[in-house]
Amino acid sequence: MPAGLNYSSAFSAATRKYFATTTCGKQFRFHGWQAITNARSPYSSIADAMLKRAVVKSADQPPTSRPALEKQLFPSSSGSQNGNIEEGFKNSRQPTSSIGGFTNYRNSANPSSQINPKSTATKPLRARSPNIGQKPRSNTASTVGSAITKNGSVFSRADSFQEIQNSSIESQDALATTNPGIDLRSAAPYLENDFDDDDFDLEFESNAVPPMSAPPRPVSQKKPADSPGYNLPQGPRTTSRTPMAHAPSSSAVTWPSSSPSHRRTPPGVKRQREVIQSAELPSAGIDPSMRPSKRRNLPWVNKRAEEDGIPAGDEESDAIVDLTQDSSTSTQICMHCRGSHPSSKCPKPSKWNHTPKEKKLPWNNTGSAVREEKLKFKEMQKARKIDPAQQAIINSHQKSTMKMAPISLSQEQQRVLDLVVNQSKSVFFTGSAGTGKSVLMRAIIAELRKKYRKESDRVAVTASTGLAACNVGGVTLHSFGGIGLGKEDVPTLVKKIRRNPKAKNRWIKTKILVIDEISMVDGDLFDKLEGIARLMRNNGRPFGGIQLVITGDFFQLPPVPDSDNKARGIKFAFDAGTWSTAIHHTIGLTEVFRQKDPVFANMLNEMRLGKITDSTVAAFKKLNRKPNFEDSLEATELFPMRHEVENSNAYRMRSLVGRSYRYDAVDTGTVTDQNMRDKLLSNMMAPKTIELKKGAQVMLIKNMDEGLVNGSLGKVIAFMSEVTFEIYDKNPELFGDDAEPVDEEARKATQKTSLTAKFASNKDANPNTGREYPLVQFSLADGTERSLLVMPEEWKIELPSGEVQAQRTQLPLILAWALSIHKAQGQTLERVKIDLKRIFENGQAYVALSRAVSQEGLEVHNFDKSKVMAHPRVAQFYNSLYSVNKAMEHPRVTGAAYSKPVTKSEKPAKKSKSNEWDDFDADEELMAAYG
Ligand SMILES: Nc1ncnc2c1ncn2[C@@H]1O[C@H](COP(=O)(O)OP(=O)(O)OP(=O)(O)O)[C@@H](O)[C@H]1O
Repeated sequence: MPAGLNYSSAFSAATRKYFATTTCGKQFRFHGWQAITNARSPYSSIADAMLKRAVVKSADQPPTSRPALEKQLFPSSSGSQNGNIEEGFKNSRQPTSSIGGFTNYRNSANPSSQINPKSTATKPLRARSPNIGQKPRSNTASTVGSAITKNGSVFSRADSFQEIQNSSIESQDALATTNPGIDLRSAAPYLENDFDDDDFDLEFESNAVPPMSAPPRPVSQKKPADSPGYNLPQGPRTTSRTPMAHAPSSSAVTWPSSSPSHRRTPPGVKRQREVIQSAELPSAGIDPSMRPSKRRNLPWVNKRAEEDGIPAGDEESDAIVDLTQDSSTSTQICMHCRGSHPSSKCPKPSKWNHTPKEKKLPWNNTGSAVREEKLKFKEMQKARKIDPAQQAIINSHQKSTMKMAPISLSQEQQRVLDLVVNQSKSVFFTGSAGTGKSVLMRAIIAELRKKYRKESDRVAVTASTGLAACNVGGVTLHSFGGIGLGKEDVPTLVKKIRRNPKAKNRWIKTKILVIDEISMVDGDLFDKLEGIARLMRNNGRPFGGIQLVITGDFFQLPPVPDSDNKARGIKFAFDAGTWSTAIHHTIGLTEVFRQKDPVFANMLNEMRLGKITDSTVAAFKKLNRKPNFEDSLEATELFPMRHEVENSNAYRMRSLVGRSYRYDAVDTGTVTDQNMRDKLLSNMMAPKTIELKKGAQVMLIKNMDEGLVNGSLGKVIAFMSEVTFEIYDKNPELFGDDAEPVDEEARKATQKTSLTAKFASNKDANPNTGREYPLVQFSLADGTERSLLVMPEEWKIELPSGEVQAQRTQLPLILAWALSIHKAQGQTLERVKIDLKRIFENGQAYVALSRAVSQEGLEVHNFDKSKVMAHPRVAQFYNSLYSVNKAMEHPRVTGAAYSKPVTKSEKPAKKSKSNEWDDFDADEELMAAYG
């Protein structure tokens, strides 16, 4: 059938919703009711005109194919490099350009193109639409853009890996907020995920109130991460569901998380609109060869009709019209059964997989029937109308649906992941700052959790400090082990653990132990844990047979020696007697992602190794100047001591005039002892209390989307409620640069709309309580600015069993004029200031300076070679590292095939099973029985 037009469609389109089916099975739905209001008779003429227009348009506009979005994000990073860190260190003075094609994920052309449609993570923050509030500041974007293609590695390598596997993580997952209660998603009649069809891509649905000028925007699936009792100035928020959760299915709540490109009207839909408009034209010049296509009775159409209270199969009521996108598709729709095949090839009716509907053609309708239909349609629309306040809430939620684009792992990262997840090796992977250790670790955790999704307590995620544990969604090693401060000897600690059923169970159940930021784990503690593991599991293998996944960089912050061991000096985890037996592979990651400039990356690497050349000293000394930023944001100053940070931030706050807004965290969790919980939460990035004023410099401490990430710097420009933010967002002309109404008239208009919205809404269902949150203008890495109404988020300290020991709900912001080096570890910062005069510890200077992404954003005072200290034992240890390639060639290079006997004194009363390490599961069963 030419042009894909259906006469029946043409008629029905004039009164109801439409479906369009593309060749690849994509569905577009929209309302075409405007056409009927303007349509002139006769219907056949309308249809004919539409048909004609459709022919013309489809000839004019060949279907566009969607680009492979994932290819735009992370082209392969380092196909031709080896992973030999030794080599890398040797070559560290010769900057190379070996990372061709590396793309910074922050600058990806289509940032949200890899949104995981199945993710239910909620972002309660109100990100202004990506198209709003983005003011190109300068041409820095292009500088960054060009820089990203440069080599990020300081090492030259041969091909590290033979094959590339696809592996990616959603950074978002690790950071997702899980706030039950509101599920706006349920208001949607159906979601993209409800369909098996992988190609299903878009769906349009009009706003309930015509005329529709633009397709509706995405809607978040959950309410903001506000818990009941959240102690903010305006009182607690409710967690009840919004009315939209029960709204009629045709409410403007259709778009699941979707790429911004989805907000553009697809070409096919444009054509269809034009077809409808052409119904006004006289029917001259119609190609007589055109025949109406048949409507397909799609399963979801029936479902939708049912939800709308329309009898399924009632064509009169369900008003679904096939508008095919191009002629090639339309010719495939069968006249008889409406299957996707030519009519001539239609099988016998007995083989049809659905009941064909009664053929209803527009010219069969009488005038009164049409009027009746129109009336029905109007009533339906009326019933579906939602009040403006609800719409505002929906819109505000829509703004928060931006998701993190997944990061594609590099080849060497992927290879490590494979060693851990598929080959179950005990691995220690390390690398200089910015080589993606944290990213890889999050990917590994995600994969392991997927692998053990039915036995979540098999994977224990831990870190050396509370802060590091929070970053990976785990607990501290001490907490996991149930060892308290862990000062006692192994037998005493084992007794202690046996008295604690939860801790005992953890030791028995754990199959994989993840340890992040190993550089701060004391060597003695590592040995003790190893001994405990063997005893608790009654298994003589290293770590009692537990697979270890460890990461960190020993050139960064060392363990804090406790008062008893001060004389002993630092004992690193690699100094532990059991280190080499417990780990199968020690791997150095070589590709630097944080610093795109290889010269800068090399300067940092020299510093890391403590082998700093004169030219590097000179280059660092040149950074003793004030960088010229084009906005009012200053570099974050890093201090070694916490009190220095507090003093600096407090001083800057005091210098600001205006009202101060205080936001107290809401802390919950299974640990009910207040002191204990406070202690657990004390190391969290999110502060217990944050006081803000207009003009305060703040840092985002959670990833919001691909642009607004952990470490983004911004300034508070206003405090406003969600409703006011909606007005601000939609009517920027009413507000000045300071986010205040431009004049009295604008102020009145804003107030009136806010009040109407507040009172018109259902109090229980409307989360807009009028509470004011900070509106922050962030400066993004690409040189643009974005405003965000920052709402509370959640952080958890979670045991492997899923038990949430402690949880904090707080704004994801910290004051950012100053930051401690300890808190900065793991961060990526655009602007950093450091005075090396204050440095007193190995690794501190390296951690501080290596937070910066570029020399342009780094300000260094009092650079002194002697302050840039690397511990000699650390340097020696790193000389022994080898590449992933080597690890693959020699499966057990560091001697993991080792079964350490349980010593007599350590031996538990029950029979030892130290020689049964091949029969892991049987071993575990026995252990469980033993426990
Ligand atoms: N495969 C990748 N593709 C793109 N960007 C990446 C990749 N891996 C890491 N990055 C980016 O590089 C930066 C540094 O990553 P990450 O924090 O994981 O490094 P790190 O080795 O843990 O650093 P540090 O030791 O300083 O904590 C981050 O901005 C991260 O998003």
